[in-house]
Amino acid sequence: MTSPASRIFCAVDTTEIDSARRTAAQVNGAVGGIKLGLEFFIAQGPAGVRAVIGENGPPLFLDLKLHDIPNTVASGIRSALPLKPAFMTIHASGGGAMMRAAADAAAEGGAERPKILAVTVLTSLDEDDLRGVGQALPVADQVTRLALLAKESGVDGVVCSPAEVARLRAACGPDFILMVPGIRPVWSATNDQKRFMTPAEAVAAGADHLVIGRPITASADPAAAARRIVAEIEEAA
Ligand SMILES: O=C(O)c1cc(=O)[nH]c(=O)n1[C@@H]1O[C@H](COP(=O)(O)O)[C@@H](O)[C@H]1O
Repeated sequence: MTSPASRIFCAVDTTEIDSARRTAAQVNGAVGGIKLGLEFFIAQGPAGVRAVIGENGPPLFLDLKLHDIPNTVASGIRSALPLKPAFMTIHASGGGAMMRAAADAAAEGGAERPKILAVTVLTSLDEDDLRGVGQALPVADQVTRLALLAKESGVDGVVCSPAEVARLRAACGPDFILMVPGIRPVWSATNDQKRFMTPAEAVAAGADHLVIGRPITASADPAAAARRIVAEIEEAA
């Protein structure tokens, strides 16, 4: 069985190498891996990623949320292969051909290939926001439609909000990876997240992995915050 700690990717959202290294060191062993995203990658590039993760570091979730024409997204994935990320993200709304191209490019990494996850509807969006961009579907329907398209297109899983986990687990089967941000323990601030749940609720609903940033990184003691989250998941199991 997957241990609760190994399910957690700590979102290290910073532009600074020193700060990222410090957080990664603090949570080492208390979480399953480190997520580095756009703000870090744009500021520090591949060398910065290597400086944080090192040769035998924790599993890397490289969250660049690629969204472009298929050829460009495939090249972007290929360019990241030397960093050996465990997971990378693309936007499902880029379409089936784009997702297929990303999956094919990732396969070139062989046994160490990154698993490709498609972002469905961002957890910072609610129905009003979707209407604002011309989407009439309820959020859950839009997420399900994108997840099924992602599965058909050969990607490994999706990023979705906790609110959609149970529905996607039923629709996409047991092997489709559900990576779930929008996680808020009852004792932490909600910040800009709109569709969120506690860590234990998300795991009970069927999440494979949890992406947790500020509840851990903004804590005075990140390792203690991560351990508290793990304990809450274990107690609820
Ligand atoms: O792809 C993601 O990881 C992601 C997708 C999404 O819909 N919502 C979302 O919050 N995220 C990421 O998950 C992390 C959440 O961080 P916290 O809100 O600080 O826990 C951030 O790094 C976001 O970029």
